Amino acid sequence: MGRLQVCDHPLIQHKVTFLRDKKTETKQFRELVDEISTLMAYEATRDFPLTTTKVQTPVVEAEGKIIAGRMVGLIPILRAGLGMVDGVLKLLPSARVGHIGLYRDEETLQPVEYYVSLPTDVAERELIVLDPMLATGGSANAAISILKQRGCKPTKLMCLIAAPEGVKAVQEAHPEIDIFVAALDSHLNEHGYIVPGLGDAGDRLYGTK
Ligand SMILES: O=P(O)(O)OC[C@H]1O[C@H](OP(=O)(O)OP(=O)(O)O)[C@H](O)[C@@H]1O
Ligand SMILES: O=c1cc[nH]c(=O)[nH]1
Ligand SMILES: [Mg+2]
Repeated sequence: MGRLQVCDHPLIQHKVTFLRDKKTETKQFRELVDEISTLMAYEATRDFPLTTTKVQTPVVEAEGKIIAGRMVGLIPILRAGLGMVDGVLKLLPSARVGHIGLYRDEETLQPVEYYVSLPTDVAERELIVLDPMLATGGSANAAISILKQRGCKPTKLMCLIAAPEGVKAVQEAHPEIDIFVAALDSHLNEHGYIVPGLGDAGDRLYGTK
């Protein structure tokens, strides 16, 4: 079973509170998503293996550690996942980015696929799926399945806000995936929205409602 890690660093908790606030406007919302994503990337990369190298300091030759050639791919689920990309790229600047477009049918809550574009070497990369919201888990599960069908190795899912229902759904469908969240909320309401949540992440990021 993959891990569930709630990234509850005080800075993340502080920023999540402002993210939830309905008075937070689009510009600040976008900045907060970006900042929280960077802070979460720090946690999500903690298991990256290191190798030893030599470095010449102004004083002596010393031994140092560097990341052992990790090839990473970031897979945002459109639209809202796009808001997380730049924040993660700040720490992983050589990661490649692939896009999976899904929207959730408002009636059935089922994900509908409308776009897939992946880097050519995606199957050789360690993939991190990005989506701010994990509600029923339908969208995350669909994105992970799309990647697996193409021979890829998604290993991590990074979300800002998750409902227990979504975490359970991903753990059941894809037990090898490690899930990183900034907050684990109470439940889903009758419309499939996370409570307390933050509303519709895509609409708040792009000012579409
Ligand atoms: O876990 P689920 O029940 O599948 O819900 C979560 C999905 O819903 C939202 O996307 P939405 O359908 O609103 O699309 P958008 O990002 O274009 O707004 C969100 O960004 C997730 O992708
Ligand atoms: O609360 C929710 C649930 C799904 N998608 C969102 O953007 N918010
Ligand atoms: Mg949306």
